[in-house]
Amino acid sequence: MKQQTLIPDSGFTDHQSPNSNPNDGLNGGKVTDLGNGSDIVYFPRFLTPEKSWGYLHYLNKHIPWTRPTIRVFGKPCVQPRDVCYIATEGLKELSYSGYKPDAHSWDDFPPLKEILDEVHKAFPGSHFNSLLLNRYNSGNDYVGWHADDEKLYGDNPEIASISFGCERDFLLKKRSYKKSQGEVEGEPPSKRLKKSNGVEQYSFNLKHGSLLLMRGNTQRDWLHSVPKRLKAGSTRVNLTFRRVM
Ligand SMILES: O=C(O)CCC(=O)C(=O)O
Ligand SMILES: [Fe+2]
Repeated sequence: MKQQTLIPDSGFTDHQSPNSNPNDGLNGGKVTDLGNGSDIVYFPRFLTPEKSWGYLHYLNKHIPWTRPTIRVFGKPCVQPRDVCYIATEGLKELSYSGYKPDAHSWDDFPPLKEILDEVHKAFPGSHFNSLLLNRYNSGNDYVGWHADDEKLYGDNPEIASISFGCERDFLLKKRSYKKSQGEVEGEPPSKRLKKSNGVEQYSFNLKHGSLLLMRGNTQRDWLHSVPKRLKAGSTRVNLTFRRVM
């Protein structure tokens, strides 16, 4: 049985979207069922390209980006991308890899509030209250395999990820301690790869203005990454909206 999630499938699937074309997902979300109550909904054109360029320029210029030192297996490591954290006042503090980012206020960044409103409108019933921003200045910047499974997000966190600028690959692979959950039905809008080592992996090429939603058991059962791509020549900014419980 499919796990119940906060955000329903309805409203943004192709067949219900007024301008939808079943082939390109225009204005529509395509669901990729990862099995066992995990799925991804991908909206290639969540925001128009024009609006998205405006946001990219704004974020590049006005966000107080930092490149903190975190700890990986106990060793200090400079994070291989710029980051910033925005959160509603009074929430539990975020801490990952030995790093506690300062929480900036939504009020200082009106365009981010505007995007948050768009996300809430698109997903009635959602209550995102924090945002982790990432900036990849070149194809050398990346995020390694991880899951956003910190306790403060609860058991089945829904994470809405919006991308601006340079297209990059977003990969998902099943956590290795989990057994394969069997076949996935239908044609996903992503490349489904079965690696020679038997690891099931998915790849989404995240477009300028796109939104990718991870939900259900995705953080429990899957890892995701944005690997280095030496041919990626320009800046990409990514916003991940989360709900601290
Ligand atoms: O840049 C992305 O698309 C993913 C970022 C991410 O996984 C994170 O911030 O946790
Ligand atoms: Fe993540």
